[in-house]
Amino acid sequence: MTQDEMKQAVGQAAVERLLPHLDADSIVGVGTGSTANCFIDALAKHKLAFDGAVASSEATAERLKSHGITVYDLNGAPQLDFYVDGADESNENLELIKGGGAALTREKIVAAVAKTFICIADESKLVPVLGEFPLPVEVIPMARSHVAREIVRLGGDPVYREGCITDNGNVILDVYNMSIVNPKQLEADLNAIVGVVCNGLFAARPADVLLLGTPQGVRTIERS
Ligand SMILES: O=C(CO)[C@H](O)[C@H](O)COP(=O)(O)O
Repeated sequence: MTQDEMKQAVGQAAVERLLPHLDADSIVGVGTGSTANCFIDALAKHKLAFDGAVASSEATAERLKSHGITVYDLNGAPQLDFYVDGADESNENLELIKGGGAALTREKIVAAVAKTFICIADESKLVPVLGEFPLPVEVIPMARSHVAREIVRLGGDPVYREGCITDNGNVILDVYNMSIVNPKQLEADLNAIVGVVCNGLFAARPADVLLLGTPQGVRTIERS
């Protein structure tokens, strides 16, 4: 099975997991990225089974709309039972690194609101320790140098993501060489730097379920 086929398999598996819980009033939270796109395409085949979606990025909103799925503002969505999204890395505790697609802030907001966060990924994303993937940090543009200096004090090597402006009008620093032994603590420490909008560690609110694509099929890991 190729990596693309694994992404399609987990997108389909997420839809199958959701379907029994959806009704005409359901609004689904939808993530961003190539794996989330597989989920959107699979979900669109069942668009009569639910009301609409909340999108974690402009790109996702466009893709949902192109399938004829209604996109709601999060503030107008009374309840979000599920959020489905990919990840750049996950550990066995379902703590994640996200933000490779620069949508981390809206992704974290939608994940925070949802009752259940289902992460979908191919097996390359499961790692023993987070941090091989550079950790994205969304930063207010005028604070970029200050935040970079503070991140160096925390032991990381921040690199400005050239040419990337987030949907919120901010910039991204990708942090290399961080030893992420305590994801929750690092998430809090980064958030405490003035000028940081959000960081890509999802440890305070990890995923609840990880659907992992493997050559043998979809493996399900539930957070204990
Ligand atoms: O966090 C994200 C976007 O901000 C994505 O979920 C993450 O980058 C994974 O993307 P893909 O499914 O394309 O590998």
